[in-house]
Amino acid sequence: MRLVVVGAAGRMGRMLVRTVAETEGCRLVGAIEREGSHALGQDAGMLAGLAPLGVSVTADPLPVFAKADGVLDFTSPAATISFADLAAQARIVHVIGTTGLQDADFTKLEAAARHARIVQSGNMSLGVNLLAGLVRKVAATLGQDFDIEVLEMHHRMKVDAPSGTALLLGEAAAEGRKISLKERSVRSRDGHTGARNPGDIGFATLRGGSVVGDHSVIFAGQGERLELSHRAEDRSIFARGAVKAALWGFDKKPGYYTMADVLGLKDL
Ligand SMILES: NC(=O)C1=CN([C@@H]2O[C@H](COP(=O)(O)OP(=O)(O)OC[C@H]3O[C@@H](n4cnc5c(N)ncnc54)[C@H](OP(=O)(O)O)[C@@H]3O)[C@@H](O)[C@H]2O)C=CC1
Ligand SMILES: O=C(O)C1=N[C@H](C(=O)O)C[C@H](O)C1
Repeated sequence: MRLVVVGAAGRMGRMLVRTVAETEGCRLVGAIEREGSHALGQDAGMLAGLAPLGVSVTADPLPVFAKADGVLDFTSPAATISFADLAAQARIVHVIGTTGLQDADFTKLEAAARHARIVQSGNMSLGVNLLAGLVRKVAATLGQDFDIEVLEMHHRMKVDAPSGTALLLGEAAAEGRKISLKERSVRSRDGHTGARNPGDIGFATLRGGSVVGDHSVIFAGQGERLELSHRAEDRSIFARGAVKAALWGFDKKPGYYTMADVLGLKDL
């Protein structure tokens, strides 16, 4: 499968280039960064710490998408929305790991997915997607007297909060409880907040150092507490998931898919 990495000089971009290079059946055919980036003109392999791959980083996605089967996109919401249009025009699989997407962005992606194959997830790892299934089940099993809180910690460079994973896990908890996350989520607390409302789903965000991604969903009851956690030790778990998603999407019909589809965890 011929793959393009957009945001190729980023933390995930460089990991994706390495993962594509080492995955049988995949070949890197393009690497994109924005106009003005220090990475333009550099070999994507060398940028990722590999031997040269013969693929120069460019700021012009159109000709690159035209010769590809899929694009791996871990960039920013604005960039992802513009790449979605181009990927749909080129009829290639668009794997989206970018987080911080807002409702209006999802609406645009769902529109693009009428003609394109989009696989989008706030977390591409097997562990987190399995965890989401477990959270859904536990939330459905325990009653409202167990308060649900989602705690996450990431490296100091992360720009969005709560993390895409925290929201994915919150959504799984809300589905289990059969409530709307939008209506019941509490994303920050400060000052005299009053007592916790029963049924709310709370989020707490920590940032610091080089933490790749830690997430816990806490079910706090009267006299006991159940905690389900995932610790990402290495970004390769996300990159391997993204490449797997691209390969999976190769022969699929246009549509909006998630990692639960890719990993066969839909019914968990
Ligand atoms: N779903 C998942 O499993 C995971 C998702 N993520 C998400 O992926 C995203 C990227 O994370 P990370 O790699 O750490 O961030 P980085 O900032 O290291 O990388 C993002 C890269 O995208 C580039 N970029 C931004 N806009 C454009 C554009 N218009 N055209 C081309 N390139 C562009 C940036 O360039 P510049 O620096 O010039 O802006 C940068 O090189 C985040 O949203 C993060 O939350 C991360 C890990 C796992
Ligand atoms: O920005 C990151 O680094 C990560 N972002 C994703 C998120 O927002 O959940 C996934 C992972 O936790 C790393």
